[in-house]
Amino acid sequence: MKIGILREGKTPPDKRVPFTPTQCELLKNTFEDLELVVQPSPIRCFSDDLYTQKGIVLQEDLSDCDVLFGVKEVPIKDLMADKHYFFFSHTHKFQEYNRPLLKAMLDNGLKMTDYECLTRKDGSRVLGFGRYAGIVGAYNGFRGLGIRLGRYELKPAHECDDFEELKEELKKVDLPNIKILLTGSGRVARGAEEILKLLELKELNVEEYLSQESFQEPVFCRADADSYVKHGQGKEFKFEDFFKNGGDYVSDFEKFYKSTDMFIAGHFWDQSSPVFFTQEDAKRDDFRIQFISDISCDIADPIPSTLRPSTIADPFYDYNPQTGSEESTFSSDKNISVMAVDNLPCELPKDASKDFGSHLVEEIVPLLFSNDADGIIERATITNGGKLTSNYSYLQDYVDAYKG
Ligand SMILES: NC(=O)c1ccc[n+]([C@@H]2O[C@H](COP(=O)([O-])OP(=O)(O)OC[C@H]3O[C@@H](n4cnc5c(N)ncnc54)[C@H](O)[C@@H]3O)[C@@H](O)[C@H]2O)c1
Repeated sequence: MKIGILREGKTPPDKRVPFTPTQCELLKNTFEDLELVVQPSPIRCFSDDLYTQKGIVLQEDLSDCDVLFGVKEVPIKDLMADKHYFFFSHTHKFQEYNRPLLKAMLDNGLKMTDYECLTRKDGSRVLGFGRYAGIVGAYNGFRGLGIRLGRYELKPAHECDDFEELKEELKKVDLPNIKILLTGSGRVARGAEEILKLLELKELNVEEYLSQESFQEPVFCRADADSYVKHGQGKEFKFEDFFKNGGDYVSDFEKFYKSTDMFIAGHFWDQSSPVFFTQEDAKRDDFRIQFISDISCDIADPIPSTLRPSTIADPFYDYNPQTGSEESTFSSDKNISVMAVDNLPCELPKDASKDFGSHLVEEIVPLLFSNDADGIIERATITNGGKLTSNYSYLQDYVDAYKG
């Protein structure tokens, strides 16, 4: 089998890689029948030289490869017929901007396996960049807060060489006795929690956190949906039911917005679930939140101050709760300052790639050399031989309606 690693072609270019040079070397040493080549790239976080130093051949034309691995969407013009591709296609949730890509995947007869859809037997996702989104998102939040309070300055995460340097920067953080709320329980929330723990902040449970207006030191609390939503008819909260019937639940976030200074949003939010707070809530005198690091980054609905995603180059903006509109960054104490970068793992591409690639090496590549007994690749394969696979046949009318 010949595997090729694609040069990222999306604009703006992504520096991440599916496999680091060391992981490529490991794969070659593990699978005797594996040939592995890398398409040269001037923008990857690991240079071409680092691949060749590990004995990996650079090859511009990947047309003799059987399987191709990338990270982001492959430009339509670069798709090669009949290959087996792995990348994030962002097509299976009817993403309009990628409808032409889905059509091209079918027209080219590709086998396309989407990283986002790779799930284990128990339904848990195999791959994701969430941990580093959480790490960078929380870091960016503390960076922004430092600027807003005029207390300390941190280097932007994307200017740090790696996580180790970012940890060094964190030592400059000097917080007043604020209360910090982190929402969620997935990879993003756990990544954000790593930063809070590196800062050696005191962790409180929800009850302790809500019991006092302030403490003798900065504190944080991680809350899950069972604390910030409740059943609309007063029934007991059950996660399983909430995930299925989010519309039966209402927000129970008021107690948090009245007693939180900094909100790090790391939850997963479903369209049917209640919003955290409304613009009207944010106008209230007892609405206390001053800074929101919105890693979840669902635009406008659940957290009204997240008016738009921000960029790595320009990560912060202010939201004026009275007008509901955006204002210059850190322009008033009455504003809520927002961090809403939507491609956070790109700020630490080396670490994020290493983490991602290690799961790919351990859990996915071996399946290419076996019969994929648990159907992990099969379940994540959206198109094959010019057709949608049975799991994704719900996209048929949608793709047929494309007239581009
Ligand atoms: N800003 C960025 O760069 C960036 C990067 C990665 C992820 N994200 C976003 O962060 C969010 C969290 O991602 P993650 O990787 O932690 O996800 P995850 O899949 O690791 O975890 C999701 C968690 O949410 C729970 N959950 C499932 N359905 C839910 C529901 N309806 N309501 C509440 N909780 C539910 C699950 O039990 C799980 O614990 C997602 O919205 C994701 O799109 C943002």
